Amino acid sequence: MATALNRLSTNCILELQPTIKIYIEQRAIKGKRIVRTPSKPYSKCRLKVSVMACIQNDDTVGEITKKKKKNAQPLELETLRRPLSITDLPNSVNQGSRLRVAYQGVQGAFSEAAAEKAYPNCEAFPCEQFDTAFNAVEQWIVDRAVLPIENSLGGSIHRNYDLLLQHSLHIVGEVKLAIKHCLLANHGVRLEDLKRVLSHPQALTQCESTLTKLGVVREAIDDTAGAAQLVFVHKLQDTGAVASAEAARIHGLNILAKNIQDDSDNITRFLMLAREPIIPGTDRPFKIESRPLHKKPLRASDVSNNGSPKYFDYLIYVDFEASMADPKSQNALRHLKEFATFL
Ligand SMILES: O=C(O)C(=O)C[C@]1(C(=O)O)C=C[C@@H](O)C=C1
Repeated sequence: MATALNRLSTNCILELQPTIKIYIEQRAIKGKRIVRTPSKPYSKCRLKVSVMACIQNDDTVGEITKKKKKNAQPLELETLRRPLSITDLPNSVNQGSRLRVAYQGVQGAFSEAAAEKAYPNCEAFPCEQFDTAFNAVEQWIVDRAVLPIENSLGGSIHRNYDLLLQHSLHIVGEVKLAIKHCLLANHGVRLEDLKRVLSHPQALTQCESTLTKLGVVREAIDDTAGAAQLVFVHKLQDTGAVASAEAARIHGLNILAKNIQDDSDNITRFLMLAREPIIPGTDRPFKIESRPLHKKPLRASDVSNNGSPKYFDYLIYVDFEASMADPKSQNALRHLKEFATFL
């Protein structure tokens, strides 16, 4: 069993909530290969079990930094920061005093907005892939990474669950971002001209109904803003991109339609990752409790085989927020260790 623990800062003002929050992510592992199970919608995979949280505002938990003013200037293509690739890592060093925060994608990606929401005064650092962001933190090129972990419409971002296991970074907070997708195209291109739409696979999933109604071919790109950039750079006339209004501004595209996601309440949860854990004090009241799920026990059975048990091992990710310095948390984990083969 793998646990991902959020550890909260003592050197910032903590407002503790008695709210209980736990997320469970289940992955099948066959031999050493991780086999993906279908994503569960965010709301459906929440179970009430534990604990405490500190809040920066309604939807940011963890480290707290100061707010930054938004830059309203349009950006020239040449001025855009080139995303870090894996081969760049050894040649980059952290020279500035501002907190450097890695995210996946190019400027205008939702992950950049999440990084700026999590660390308002940061220098957001684009990375080509999720693992580049993990490596950039591990190699001291940046101080933090902010990466998506699940979305209320699209479900879990499995790649990042896998990377959390493969790397030894610590979750130091989380931030939730409302994702509002727009349909973008080059100026002069009309909705009826579009035959193809490019975007991040999660974004395409989140806009399933709109894109189906449009009858366009969908093509996956590394990130939403990258899709917008591609449409602009290649001056595509029959291809649009699903991305943010900010991506339209940065990459010089026209907004053909706003809010095209299947549900207006479309939220992505991002994790804030650091090299060091943040261990909060234990002097604040909080409660850990667990209840067995009588109606829906967590048992893997195979529906296609008369409900008989499945012969797979599963990785269950239990994500709870608590102080690791608190004896109650330590006891809870010690107890879990008694029957989990891997913790
Ligand atoms: O492509 C982007 O803009 C991203 O930040 C990535 C990402 C994701 O991985 O889920 C983040 C938020 C949205 O849910 C859509 C895409």
